[in-house]
Amino acid sequence: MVVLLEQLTSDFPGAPGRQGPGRSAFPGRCRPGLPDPPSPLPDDHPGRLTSAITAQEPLMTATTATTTAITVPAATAKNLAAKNLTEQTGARTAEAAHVIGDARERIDILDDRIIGLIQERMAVSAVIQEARISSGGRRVNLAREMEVLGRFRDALGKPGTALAMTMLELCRGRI
Ligand SMILES: O=C(O)C(=O)C[C@]1(C(=O)O)C=C[C@@H](O)C=C1
Repeated sequence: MVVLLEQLTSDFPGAPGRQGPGRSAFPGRCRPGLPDPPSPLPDDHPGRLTSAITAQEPLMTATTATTTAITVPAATAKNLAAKNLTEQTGARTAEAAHVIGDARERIDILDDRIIGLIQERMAVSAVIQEARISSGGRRVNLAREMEVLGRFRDALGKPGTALAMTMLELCRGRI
């Protein structure tokens, strides 16, 4: 037998017990971040009582938390975990779900780095623009922007141009 702890809290983002990055309720390295899975309990299970409380108190604050111990057979717990993994990833097998979960973790790390690099680029671009403007020049230098767009197009094709345009907009604002 396995004891599952079902913690119900406010829907407020970041509230204790809420699903989200770094709050995996599942075994393995797969990362959640997708909508909360449906309750694993049958409708007539006593553990569903807490769900009813949530429904009756939609304005519960982030400080309100209820923890209920539910005892289920180990096999059931394992099946529920596998079901959640496949629901979160769209995979049809636990093996594929783990591959996807691991790869998503790597993507999140890459995205964090990309965001950090873009922010760094914005700061460097601001230095250039401030120097140009305070010397009496204009914020925008179209010839340079063409060079930037060309580099992204050469590396990534047409979507690269769109990406560079968005990046330039982030760096110098809309023109
Ligand atoms: O290279 C410049 O001159 C910049 O001002 C930087 C930058 C950029 O972010 O790449 C920003 C605005 C200009 O229109 C051109 C390029």
